[in-house]
Amino acid sequence: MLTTLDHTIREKIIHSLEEARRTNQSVIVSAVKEVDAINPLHFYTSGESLSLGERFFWSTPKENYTLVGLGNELVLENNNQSYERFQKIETQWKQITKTVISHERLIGTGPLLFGGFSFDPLKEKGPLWNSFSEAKFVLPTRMLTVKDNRTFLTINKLISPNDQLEVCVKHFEKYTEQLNVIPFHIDCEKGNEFASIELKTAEWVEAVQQATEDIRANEIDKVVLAREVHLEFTNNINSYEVIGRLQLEQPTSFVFCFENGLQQFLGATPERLVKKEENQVLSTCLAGSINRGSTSYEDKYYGEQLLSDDKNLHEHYIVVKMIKEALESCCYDLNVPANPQVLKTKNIQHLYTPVRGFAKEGHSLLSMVARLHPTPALGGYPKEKALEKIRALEPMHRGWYAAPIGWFDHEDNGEFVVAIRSGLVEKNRAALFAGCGIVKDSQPESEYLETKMKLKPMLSALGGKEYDGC
Ligand SMILES: C=C(O[C@H]1C=CC=C(C(=O)O)[C@@H]1O)C(=O)O
Ligand SMILES: [Mg+2]
Repeated sequence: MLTTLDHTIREKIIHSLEEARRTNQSVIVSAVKEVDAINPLHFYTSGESLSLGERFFWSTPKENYTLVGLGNELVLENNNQSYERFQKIETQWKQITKTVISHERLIGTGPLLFGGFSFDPLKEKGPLWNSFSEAKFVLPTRMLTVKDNRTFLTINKLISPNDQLEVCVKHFEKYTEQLNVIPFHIDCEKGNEFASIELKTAEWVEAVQQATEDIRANEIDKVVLAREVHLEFTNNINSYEVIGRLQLEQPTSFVFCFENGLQQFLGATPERLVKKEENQVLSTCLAGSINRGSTSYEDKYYGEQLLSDDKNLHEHYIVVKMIKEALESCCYDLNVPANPQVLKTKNIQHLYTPVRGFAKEGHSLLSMVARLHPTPALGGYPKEKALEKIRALEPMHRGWYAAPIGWFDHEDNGEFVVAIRSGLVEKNRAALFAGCGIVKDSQPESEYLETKMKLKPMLSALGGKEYDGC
């Protein structure tokens, strides 16, 4: 059960304790309070002392909407190898939030889960991703929400039947009174030096060559192949510095960070998978790429070239077709523009088609995530064949790269992106990932250059300077 009552916290807790004892089931109590403006990155950093290893950061393009979580009040995870991994998370969350006594609240405040999924549970994890589950979501103990220049603090507590009233009350008092957020300045110029770099370029180029041959032999229409770059730095990597630089340098992307013990999985992705607010649904098709120009004239020229390039249009339309098919069965009034637009990020331009609709009764956000993942922008087409090809050809373990990451609440509002332009960081090491949609006209050399562009945002955010060697 869950309560977001408009009483004092003490009354809420008494009520929830009674409910927990009556039903013999834990109850989430969630207190939401509007507070003076706090810099989300300062809030994230303030969690280093109490919640290291249990933090998350999420901000939408142009920082319209930011969520920062500190501490895991509840963890839902599973290693299910089928589509059930999506469903299991939803079922457990529904069970715990079954009886909702909820008052008016702003979406994005109050009790919600943040987390993600692995790309392919059927591929073994590999050493890098060993501690990541196939699905893991957390209810934060403390969460900051910044939306429309307003700042909210949510404090959650899982109350079990045996809990003591005063201990529970203290939990809320402690976290509301002692915010301990100390402002500091992030030096975006200050760099971290690359000490060593490991690439597996030749193997990847070979895999792309093989994939194009398979596509030309009509085995498959499209497959996305990714490569990884391993970097070692002279100093430990500070996740808040990386997040800060990503926000500054990639204002048109979603910036995310999920801390899993000693590791942080973070990045700045331009690609939304699906967003649901009440019954409004928005998905985006993003595939097909070209570099930015060095002058505005050149930049515009490249953008126009992209809009009329057959190879990129083919790569893009495969995604549009699949997303349309996937959402048709669970949405009504689906709106799919006939032609793509260009979406520009700092380092790259993409073909972009937004898809809007309204969720039919009984179709949840996670059911849409399960249906969409992986879209042909990350997997290929047809889906199952593409996954088999990736397992066979790709010289890496994807872990959570290119998979859905995001949040959802007990009223089924939420948003998921695909975790590309990302990296897995631990101490002074980082593994970065970038992939390309391979179609019949793909050239391994130009696909390789495309992955270089896609690695730039993370390279720059990690090192604090442009780096061209990957
Ligand atoms: C798989 C990635 O990008 C996808 C998203 C946009 C454009 C893509 C492309 O043009 O190949 C990819 O499908 C990545 O950045 O690792
Ligand atoms: Mg491409």
